[in-house]
Amino acid sequence: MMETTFILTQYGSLKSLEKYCIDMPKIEVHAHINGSISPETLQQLVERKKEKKPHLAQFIIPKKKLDIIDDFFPIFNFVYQLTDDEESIGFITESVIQDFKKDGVKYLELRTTPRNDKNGMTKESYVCVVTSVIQKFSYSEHGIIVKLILSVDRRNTLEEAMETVNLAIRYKNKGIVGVDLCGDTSKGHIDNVKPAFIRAKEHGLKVTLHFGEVEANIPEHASMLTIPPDRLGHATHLDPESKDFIYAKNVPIEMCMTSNVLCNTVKNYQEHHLRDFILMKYPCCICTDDKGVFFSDLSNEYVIAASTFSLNPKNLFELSFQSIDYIFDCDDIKIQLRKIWNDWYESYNFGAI
Ligand SMILES: CNc1ncnc2c1ncn2[C@@H]1O[C@H](COP(=O)(O)O)[C@@H](O)[C@H]1O
Ligand SMILES: [Zn+2]
Repeated sequence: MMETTFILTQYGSLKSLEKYCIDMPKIEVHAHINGSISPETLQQLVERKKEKKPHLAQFIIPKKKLDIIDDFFPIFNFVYQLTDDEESIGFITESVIQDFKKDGVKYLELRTTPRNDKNGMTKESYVCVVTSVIQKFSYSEHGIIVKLILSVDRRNTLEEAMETVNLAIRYKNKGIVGVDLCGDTSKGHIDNVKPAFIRAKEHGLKVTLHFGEVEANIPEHASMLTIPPDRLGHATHLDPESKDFIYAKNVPIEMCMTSNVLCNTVKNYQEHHLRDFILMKYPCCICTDDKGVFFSDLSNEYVIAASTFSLNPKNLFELSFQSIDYIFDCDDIKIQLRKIWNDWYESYNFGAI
């Protein structure tokens, strides 16, 4: 009730809050490509594959809150059967970029885990396709800048992690800005793959890690922080030592509210740790994680933040604006983005909301 009153006084209606959140320029830095496929694109993939793979003919991603995060990862056993060749990887990359663009994202850092497939796709051909698609987009022509982070899966051996990092190094001049550690929180350990992240940093790549998404990963934190990471994903469960380290270094945090609530790693939106970070004015950016699995695009995450934490239009703009500081791209791009944001803010018709 209180939230509704707040929306009415600040934005006029829920519709105008939604419009504001789409119109406002935004940064997205935590979006997994295979988790960001829209239901329409997924349906097109099913149509393309259903003759060869009839068991996938009825495949849809169910809209529901999970009991535990462990139920999330098996979804990709199905999605990956639909994205098992270079053509489908190129297709989903392009479609995901178009979705973010329509939603008002001006700078996008996608991330993805390079994969081999028995039909001939190699990790290198995978990276080749994704980088060639992202490079087609420019701000002057398309109104969006797109960069790439390569993900190491927690289940990887050191050899596999090194292969991914070596690809990131080789394709650095084709839009790759960093590497990530992601995947099933119950599998693997940072120490198995840590030398690969250290190598990435030595080669000028940035590092982001899924961090404290579940409490059981806390014993890995001390080792993770010595890399040291340039950003952290989630940071839901923080032990006192990592809190001290992170706060002292101001390591920016990628906040994925709907992902956390639907995977049940956070009870509800009201109790989401974004609240504390906003109050502390701590560096953080609002992100989607997997908009195709959680059915929430970036503008909707801003709508949820505004209505849950009573953020007015200026507060939302400031959150979006500060995210520019935390991107992995260079300072020239940050300067270019700040100008785009400021121009938008000056010309926006606030009287209409
Ligand atoms: C919900 N929170 C999460 N926590 C950890 N890893 C996640 C994740 N969401 C997605 N992924 C990782 O991203 C892969 C899919 O995209 P790509 O094939 O890389 O494009 C998943 O297999 C998982 O490893
Ligand atoms: Zn993630």
